[in-house]
Amino acid sequence: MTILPTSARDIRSSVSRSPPLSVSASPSTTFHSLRSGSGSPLAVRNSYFPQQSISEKQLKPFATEDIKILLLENINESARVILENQGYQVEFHRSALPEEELIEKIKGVHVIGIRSKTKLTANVLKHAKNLIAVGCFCIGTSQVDLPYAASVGATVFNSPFSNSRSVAELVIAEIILLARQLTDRSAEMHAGTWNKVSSRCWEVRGKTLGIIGYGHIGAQLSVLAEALGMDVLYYDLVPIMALGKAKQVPSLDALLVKADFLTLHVPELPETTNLIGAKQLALMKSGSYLINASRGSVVDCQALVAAMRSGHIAGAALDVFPFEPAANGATFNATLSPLIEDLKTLKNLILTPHIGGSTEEAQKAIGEEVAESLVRFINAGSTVGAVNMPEVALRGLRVEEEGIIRVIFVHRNRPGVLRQVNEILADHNVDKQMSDSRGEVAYLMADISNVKEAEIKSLYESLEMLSSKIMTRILY
Ligand SMILES: NC(=O)C1=CN([C@@H]2O[C@H](COP(=O)(O)OP(=O)(O)OC[C@H]3O[C@@H](n4cnc5c(N)ncnc54)[C@H](O)[C@@H]3O)[C@@H](O)[C@H]2O)C=CC1
Ligand SMILES: O=C(O)CCC(=O)C(=O)O
Repeated sequence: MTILPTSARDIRSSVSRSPPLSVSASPSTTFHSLRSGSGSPLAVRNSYFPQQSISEKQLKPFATEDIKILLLENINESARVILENQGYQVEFHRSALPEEELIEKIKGVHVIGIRSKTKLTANVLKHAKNLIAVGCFCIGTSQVDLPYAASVGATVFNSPFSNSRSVAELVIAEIILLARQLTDRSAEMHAGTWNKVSSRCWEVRGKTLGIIGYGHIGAQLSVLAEALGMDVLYYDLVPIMALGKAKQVPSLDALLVKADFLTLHVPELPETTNLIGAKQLALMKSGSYLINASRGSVVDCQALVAAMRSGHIAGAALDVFPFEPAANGATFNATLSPLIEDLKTLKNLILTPHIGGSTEEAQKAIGEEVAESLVRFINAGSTVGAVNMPEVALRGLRVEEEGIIRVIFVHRNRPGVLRQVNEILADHNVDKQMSDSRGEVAYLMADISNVKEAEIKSLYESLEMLSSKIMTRILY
């Protein structure tokens, strides 16, 4: 074997991973030969390397036909185009898969792309023997067991704000719809009833919007709400600079007692489960409104039903539920949860099928952003933007840099590993090296030069022998 000519547009790699928390599996080293006439060399659009020159090598870790990607939940076409242009094999599904089918499918893929419905639990991930990355084509990542994914070397990416504006706009629409009881009036007209009323219908100007969670979405919403003449108060765990005239309040209770409209924009966490329950609803103003477009677990729906039946809460909008079907067309009824039938009896309750981020703009942007993160990761090992791994990147290799290989070693975060790795690399020049850790897992990247291709296998096998190893990848 010879080192690739400088004109080569591909870079080859091997990858293997130990099973979780066990010593190295059989080192099934697979060296892939360069595809003849490899014709899909998408330039790695890498905004993280502004110094990247046009003479930079376009890295490909495998002969690209070897990369298998499973995209679930109708991920936007923009992602498919980027991934297919790389030559990866992309299997696309419109819906989430039942767990058994998911387990079967995930066994053979290197990357899986999901949205909010697919639960990547430890039970599912333990079957994913080839998995190197997960793309969450959304903001929330609570559907993935992130520490477990890291422990098996699967790097998880998301899109932290591409749909934030869409959610904020939906909430603004809902505030006005609720204030004017518009969905009830519309339903009555559809049913043939003319019901012209003004009682308990309000302008939103001068009303107080209470935002729980002043992050990407909460902050966007704050600006939009002020433009409508609303007063904005917010509660967040951390001090956050207010936009416009908004004011942070010191406690959740302080927000509950003041808000005319209360809206939730917090992540799904153990601490946010039932953040709004019977006690919090009782503290809210009589005749106030609740909006939840965060996660279904954050509001106790049973308590909300009771508070709306009593008239204490005058209206609500729910975009997310503790029970959500996996696919469009599925029925939303008591077979999912008896609570659904209770919800359906309520007036001035807007129910939407988790569409907060479902706009053309958001989905296209998310598709591009996550797909590009995946390409950078697959082709160059960059974990910039990862949510469960340390963020590590090295600049790309230049075409003239012959005989350089990139070693990526994901390992358990223990004392002495760096020394062991560097002993293995000691006969070569380490041109660049970066390493960082996140909890139990560390990620090391090193570019080493003057490596003969015949030596790669032995380097690879030596790294694989380290008991700290989670995953070794060599790009060359
Ligand atoms: N309905 C939909 O389609 C969508 C729903 N979402 C959901 O919205 C959530 C929020 O999204 P972003 O604003 O982008 O998140 P973000 O991470 O930018 O902001 C979340 C904020 O909540 C705060 N927070 C966390 N725990 C809290 C607590 N217990 N009490 C008060 N504040 C707390 C954080 O400090 C942070 O400022 C996501 O995690 C996701 O679950 C996101 C996009 C679309
Ligand atoms: O659009 C989706 O599938 C999920 C949106 C969402 O909830 C998120 O981005 O966290």
